This record gives sequence, C-alpha cells and structure tokens, in this order.
Amino acid sequence: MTPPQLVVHSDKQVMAEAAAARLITTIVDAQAARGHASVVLTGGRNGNALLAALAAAPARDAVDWARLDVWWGDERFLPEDDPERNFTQAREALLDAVALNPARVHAMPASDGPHGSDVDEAAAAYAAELAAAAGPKDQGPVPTFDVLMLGVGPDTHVASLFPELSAVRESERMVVGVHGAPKPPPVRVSLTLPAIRAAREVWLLAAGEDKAQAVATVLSGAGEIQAPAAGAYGRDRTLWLLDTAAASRLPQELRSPVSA
Ligand SMILES: O=C1O[C@H](COP(=O)(O)O)[C@@H](O)[C@H](O)[C@H]1O
Repeated sequence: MTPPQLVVHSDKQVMAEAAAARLITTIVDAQAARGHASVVLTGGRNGNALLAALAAAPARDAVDWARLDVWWGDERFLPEDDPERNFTQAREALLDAVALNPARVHAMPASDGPHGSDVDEAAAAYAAELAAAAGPKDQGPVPTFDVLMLGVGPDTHVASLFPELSAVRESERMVVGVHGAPKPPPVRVSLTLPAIRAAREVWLLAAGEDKAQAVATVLSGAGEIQAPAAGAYGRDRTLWLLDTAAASRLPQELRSPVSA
C-alpha cells in the first residue's frame, strides 16, 4: 500500500486546473516511455471540473490523444444518452473535443445496450474487456492503468463503492454490478478495489466543504468497508488532490502547505 500524499489547493477551480496540468504531464510522460497511456475517469463534480479544465488548457495539444486508452471507474446504469451518465458528462466536458481513437474509448455498458437491464452481465462484459486489454506484464486481469482518478463522495464512496455495500467487500471480481446505491441512480457498474489497486497512480479528488468530513475520516485511518476511499491506493503513488475547504477538518499534522 502506497501512503497517501496530499496536495491542497486554494480553491476548487485552481485544483481542477492544476490537476488537469498534472494529468497532461503524466500522460505525455507515459506516452514517451511506453508509446501509449491509459487513464481511468471518474464521474462527479470534481472529475468533470478537471476534464473541463483540461479541455481549456492550451497544453492539451501535447497529448497524443489517439494513443490514449480511456476507461471508467464507474457508471450510472442508465440509457446510452442519458445526461446523468458519467460517459455523457465526460464527452461534454472533454472527450468530444479531442481526437481520441474510438477503439480506445472503453465506456461502460448502458442499460439499453447489448446486455439490456442486466447490470451483472454488463459488469462481467466490462471485466472481460479489461482482461482482453491486459498483457503479460500486467499483474492480473486488468491493464496497469497509468492514472486512475476517483471523486470522493461526502459519504467516503469512490467509484460506485459505497460504505458497507457488498461491492466494497469484493475481492475476486474486477467489476461488479451495484444494486441499491444510496446515491441515485441505485443501479450502477463499478470497478472493485482490487481493480483500482492495479493502477500505477491513484488520484483522489475532493473539493468543497461537503467533502471535509469524508476526507478527515479516511485520512485519519478509517477502514475501507466503512470508508471505501481508504481502500483506494496505487502501486506507485496515491495522491489526494484537495482544496482548502475539503482539507479544513484534517488533523493539523496531516495538512500540507496550500499551493496557489
Ligand atoms: O455518483 C458519483 O459520485 C462520485 C462523487 O461525485 P461528487 O459529485 O460528489 O464529486 C463520483 O466519484 C462517481 O464517479 C459518480 O458516479
């Protein structure tokens, strides 16, 4: 388990812009080192703000978008063009504006897709897509993602792993169907903690006062069943990207200096 590193920004917008700049650099470095890169997107307010900041960043043209694989950490199991789908929101914020290779855009299935309303079958299909993309150098049935981003919910959920639900206890499957999520919609598809931990870098995003207690709970040592974000860490790095409001309830010894 890599220990969490904290970066605290002055506000939500600065955080989104700084995270977007960090993502550009990380993708460019991965493409220089390996010829391609892979990212796992998150839904939610902070994830979408990051994508919008990336879309507005002049340096976005440094990325070779055609050599980027895009995956999702979770999806709201809704019809294809539903505005609440994480995929729809990511398209609007960034994806439609850059020259991605459609074969490398790995959206999670929609509820009117080939698996119909069977979310467990949809989850199994996404797990198979991940397994097909994994190579001999990957440790297990998922690719070694370069960066996996997670928005942290006010209840400490990440992806669609909610406190105490069975999905956060999953130790074998890489992707699960989620039933009865406390945040709408109740049916979702989610990577599990073992899949999340396959990433080189895991970035946890939290901005705003409504995230402050969740951030303090997780970073003060809560367990992952009660606080799923506590179980999200990367192989090489676990980075918490916060704004001052989200960091405001951290114990003093955990706080880092605020960047601009
Ligand atoms: O529903 C979801 O919520 C979380 C957190 O969203 P936020 O708006 O509170 O930042 C997000 O990480 C997840 O991908 C999404 O499906």
